[in-house]
Amino acid sequence: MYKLAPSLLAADFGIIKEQLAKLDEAKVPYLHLDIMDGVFVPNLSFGLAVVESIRKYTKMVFDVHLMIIEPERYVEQFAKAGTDIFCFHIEATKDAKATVDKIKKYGMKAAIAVKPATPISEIKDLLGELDMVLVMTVEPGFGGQKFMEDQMEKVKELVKLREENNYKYDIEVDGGVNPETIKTCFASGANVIVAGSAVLGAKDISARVEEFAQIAKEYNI
Ligand SMILES: O=C(CO)[C@H](O)[C@H](O)COP(=O)(O)O
Ligand SMILES: [Co+2]
Repeated sequence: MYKLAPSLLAADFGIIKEQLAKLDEAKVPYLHLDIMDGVFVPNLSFGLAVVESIRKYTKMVFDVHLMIIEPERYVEQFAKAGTDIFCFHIEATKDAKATVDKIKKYGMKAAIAVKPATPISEIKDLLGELDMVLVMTVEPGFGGQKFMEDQMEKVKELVKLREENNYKYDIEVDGGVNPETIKTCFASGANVIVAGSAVLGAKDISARVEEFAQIAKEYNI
């Protein structure tokens, strides 16, 4: 089922309450929160205090994308801050299985992200336990980058593996998604769409959300 997850990274933090209200008005289901530590990726964003504070203003599902090393250190804190989906990078942890178990123990949905150079074979053994897989369509670290079309092979591979093994995960794409590139995402089988600049940078947020929803319908997603 199609879910849009606008990335807070593209929001104007000076008017964050208004921005959240606009997304709520547009009936957006997920909010994508990019947490960066300046080590796993060459950028810093925001952390637990921001997640906790905005949790009071919206009921959107919090899809937290952790671009930090050893994400297992923060599972409990992100659960307490109001995270619904805890998504960590396979490249950032030594024990992905233990991390998934810990996420579930704290009542959150578990998701794993893969960087553009990481093959799906790296997470193959865990696919049966995941609620979502995130295929990065840019190098993680910054919003506003160009969509990497070649990553669609991984989306298709995930669709195939899900069918063959009766797995249940959603397939999320993140980076450079706009009204054009969203089409190839749907055609390949992605159903959770992260979009930062294309949604929060749009003149009319509701119109952009509606435009994406129409395209999803055309692709039966
Ligand atoms: O994880 C991310 C960057 O590492 C962001 O979620 C992503 O870049 C969204 O921004 P945009 O839609 O503008 O590309
Ligand atoms: Co992200």
